Amino acid sequence: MTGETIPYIDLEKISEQFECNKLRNACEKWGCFRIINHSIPLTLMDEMKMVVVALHDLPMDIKKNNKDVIPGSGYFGPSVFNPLIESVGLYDMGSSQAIQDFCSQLNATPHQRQIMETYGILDADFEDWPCQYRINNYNFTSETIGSFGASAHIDSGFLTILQDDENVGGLEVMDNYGSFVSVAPFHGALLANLGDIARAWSNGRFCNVKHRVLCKEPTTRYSIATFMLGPRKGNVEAPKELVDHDHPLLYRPFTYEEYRTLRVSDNNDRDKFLQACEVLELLRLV
Ligand SMILES: O=C(O)CCC(=O)C(=O)O
Ligand SMILES: [Fe+2]
Repeated sequence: MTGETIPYIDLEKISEQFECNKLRNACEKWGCFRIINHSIPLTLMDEMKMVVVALHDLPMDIKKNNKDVIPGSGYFGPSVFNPLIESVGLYDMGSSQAIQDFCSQLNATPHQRQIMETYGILDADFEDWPCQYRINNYNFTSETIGSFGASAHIDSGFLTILQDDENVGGLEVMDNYGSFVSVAPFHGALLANLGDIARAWSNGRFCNVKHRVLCKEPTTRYSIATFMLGPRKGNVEAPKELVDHDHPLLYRPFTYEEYRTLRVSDNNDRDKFLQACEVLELLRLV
């Protein structure tokens, strides 16, 4: 253990050079940082949490109505490798039809729908990138302490914004030295994780952080992940400013869909999908 904790980025100061350098360093060294002083009201985060609890209180039969839109986007339940996690998902938050389908599959009330839409609007507009929501529920008991709620994995997209549980810890991220570091709960803060697309786009400069969730206490843990995946159209390709003699192009240009197909076909079930995988190696040039 190195004893280091993950960086904090203050969004109110992001126009200042110091904070900007901290952000860049966090992306390069950690691929992960806490976001404080963001513009999402605490009341909205708390209301969203209540919606999440209510949706997970639904009978499993109803949750199973939440079907995949793209592979792996819908409901998945406890499995052999990840027996403690259950999750519903929405792809993509920018489509009112997709929200409509999600809400009717889960019998969401107009109020719940409104909360989800308000929560989603804050990020669904980014460069017309599709955003995927995953609403996770970890069923932790005294018997499961020490086992994994989510096995170690790297997210596929560019950026994941996570509202992790404000009370229940267990999330761990891998540091520069290969040790897992706990992320302490922080009510009102968000967590940003960079995934494989960020690593490819940055020509290998940004870290695609490996992370996992460990059961530490016998209580239900909830989290809401917003995955900003990748461009809907066009290639993921490093900008020319990031490619030079000392930094040759590491990955061939590819579409997010191509990446996703590789990841899903290489990992033909959910358990494998959640594990760290080496799809980027298949796209590597040097
Ligand atoms: O539950 C968490 O805190 C992490 C969830 C996660 O890593 C994911 O959904 O990809
Ligand atoms: Fe993740």
